[in-house]
Amino acid sequence: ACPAKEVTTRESGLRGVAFRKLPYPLKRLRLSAPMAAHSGRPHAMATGSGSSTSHFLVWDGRWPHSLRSRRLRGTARVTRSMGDLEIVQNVPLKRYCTWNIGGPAQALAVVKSAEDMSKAFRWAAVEDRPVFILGNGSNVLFDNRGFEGLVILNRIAHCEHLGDGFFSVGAGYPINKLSAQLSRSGWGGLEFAIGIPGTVGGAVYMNAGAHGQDTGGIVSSVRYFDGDGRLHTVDGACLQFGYRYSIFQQMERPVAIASITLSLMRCNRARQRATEYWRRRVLSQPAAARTAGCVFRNPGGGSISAGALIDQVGLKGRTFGGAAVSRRHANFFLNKCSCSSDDMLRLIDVVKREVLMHSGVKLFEEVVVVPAKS
Ligand SMILES: NC(=O)C1=CN([C@@H]2O[C@H](COP(=O)(O)OP(=O)(O)OC[C@H]3O[C@@H](n4cnc5c(N)ncnc54)[C@H](OP(=O)(O)O)[C@@H]3O)[C@@H](O)[C@H]2O)C=CC1
Ligand SMILES: C=C(O[C@H]1[C@H](O)[C@@H](CO)O[C@H](OP(=O)(O)OP(=O)(O)OC[C@H]2O[C@@H](n3ccc(=O)[nH]c3=O)[C@H](O)[C@@H]2O)[C@@H]1NC(C)=O)C(=O)O
Repeated sequence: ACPAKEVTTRESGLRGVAFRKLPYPLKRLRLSAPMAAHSGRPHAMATGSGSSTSHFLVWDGRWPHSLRSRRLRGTARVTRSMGDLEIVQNVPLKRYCTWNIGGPAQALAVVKSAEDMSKAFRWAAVEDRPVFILGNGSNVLFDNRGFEGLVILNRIAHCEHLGDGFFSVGAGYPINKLSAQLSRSGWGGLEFAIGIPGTVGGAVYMNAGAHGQDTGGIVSSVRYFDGDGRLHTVDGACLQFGYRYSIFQQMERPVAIASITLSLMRCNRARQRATEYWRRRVLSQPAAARTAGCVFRNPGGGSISAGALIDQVGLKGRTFGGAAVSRRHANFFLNKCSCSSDDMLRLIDVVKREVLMHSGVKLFEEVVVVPAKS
């Protein structure tokens, strides 16, 4: 049987985990002094305890304030000014994804402003570590061995009405919350996102969609960091949005979307529509279970339901280890109990093979599989 702790979601938080569960040493790193120019090393780069010149502090038994915060684990809020960027080592990634699967990240930075984002990129460059940008982890599969690099947790979460239906939103703002707030206030265009567990940044990157609408349709412009930590602004029309596609997926080095300007229209029926979409979602999808949304993209550029194909082959309820195909919607796979990344990958493989054999359709993952080493 599942131990109670496994059943709790990310709401259970990191604090208790720190002392009861972590078998590995924890270090708290702090980037305090202004970093040197991006090509150079920050001065006093020494790690370890006892060094008076060190800017990296050894774990002192308390979580950095950012990690102690309940808000960190996915709920929205307006950015609070925080002093220095803190980077924490050996953080279990299962706490930061909706599948609740994944070993420790070598390092994790919680980023709440564009300035922090730039610092985090420079730190990774100086330390020569690969970077992975994480929103709400609702579309990722982390490896059980963790991730050897820096995970940047995007929590840039402001939201401001600029006037005339233009809204500037931080990439870490939860899209579900934004959808509810805007449709309640009579703004139309984002109702489709009600119930989508990701962030606005993740939704732009993936061009999240539902009920025949998608994120790309309301993006006016995007501010993002390139792999060198330089900030750019690009017009929404240049992002080549397609079914679950944006140009960001094509860029060679990781880019971090920092903020987005959305363009919405006044709509009297927005609230009613959002309520109806919510009802449909709850009826057709396992909303409360540990899933990562749809596992596969819909074939035919989104025109054929991968869920319906999997269902027709009779794979609902099929399990592998702790992974199972949902009985409610066949394109949702559940972490039933202590599921490992290997269990999930094996189940994905089995389903792909059987659908190909029975219906001749090749399925492609929508979820992003993150290898331990890049
Ligand atoms: N339609 C639906 O019902 C559902 C849809 N979803 C989809 O999953 C998406 C997941 O969102 P979320 O949980 O926030 O994302 P995740 O944390 O799951 O990350 C998914 C991918 O998005 C990229 N990403 C996330 N945030 C940023 C950012 N600020 N800048 C650049 N890249 C970013 C990451 O890119 P990289 O690899 O470069 O690090 C990563 O590969 C949603 O947009 C939605 O499309 C999920 C569940 C249900
Ligand atoms: C969940 C995601 O997005 C979802 C989005 O929420 C919904 C709602 O608009 O439409 C897509 O699913 P979908 O194509 O399966 O849409 P649904 O409306 O659930 O189903 C379409 C049809 O397939 C049938 N169906 C679906 C699942 C199933 O197990 N069996 C089945 O027969 C349904 O009865 C319906 O007739 C998106 N999936 C993809 C991969 O594009 C996601 O991207 O993670």
